[in-house]
Amino acid sequence: MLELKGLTFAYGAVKAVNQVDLFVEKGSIHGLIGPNGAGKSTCIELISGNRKPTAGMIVYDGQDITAKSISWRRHAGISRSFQRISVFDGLTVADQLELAARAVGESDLDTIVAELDLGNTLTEHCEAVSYGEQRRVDIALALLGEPPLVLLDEPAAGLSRDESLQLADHLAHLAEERGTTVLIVEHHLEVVFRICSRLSVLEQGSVIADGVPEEVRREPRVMEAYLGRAA
Ligand SMILES: Nc1ncnc2c1ncn2[C@@H]1O[C@H](COP(=O)(O)OP(=O)(O)OP(=O)(O)O)[C@@H](O)[C@H]1O
Repeated sequence: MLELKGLTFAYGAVKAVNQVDLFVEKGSIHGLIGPNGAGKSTCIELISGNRKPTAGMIVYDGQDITAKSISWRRHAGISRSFQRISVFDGLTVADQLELAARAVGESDLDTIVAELDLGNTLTEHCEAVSYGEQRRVDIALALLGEPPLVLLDEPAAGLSRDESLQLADHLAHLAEERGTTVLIVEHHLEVVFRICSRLSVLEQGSVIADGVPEEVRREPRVMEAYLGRAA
């Protein structure tokens, strides 16, 4: 579904992403984890097309998309969350979701609203709903139109443990129902271990471990770099 080959990106002298190889299997929820500054968000920006790599290749559905624009990638079905839920002031959640659904030809908005428990927020203005609800609207927007690949950068940031786990379950359920492949950057390790079928661990721009969660959890280098400290 998605393959990164030798992907590299530098901000000036800082090599944020260094020769990253990564394979995201179709239909999986793949976690990209690692300590602060490891290069996770930069990877998401490279895949979505917001930044261009200095070296390496991005292959999506068998096609080299490294030089493709953001809008090309969006049309090809690569969607991402934005952590902002309305581009127009004064819209209600329903307005925002319906507008976006129409734009991408989503026919099953009701299921997304129900699964993400957004029914009670529909008549509220986007800026008036709670932070947790905003996070869920953001995910709803990313899932509209049944994109084959959804990139989520810290969807549970700022949520309580219970809210995070609930969000993870809703997300996993929707992804499975709709056959969506998800690449998720997330600091809440409980969320990651609950829903991800594969994990890649970045440290200082390089992949230091890759595999099923139980394998990755046992890697001494991962424990040292990240899990050990968090556990
Ligand atoms: N706009 C920028 N300009 C310069 N350096 C940047 C910029 N954005 C990120 N960096 C640097 O690139 C490296 C990777 O950052 P990135 O945000 O991709 O890591 P991350 O793993 O997502 O971190 P976090 O978990 O803290 O969000 C870090 O050293 C960071 O300081």
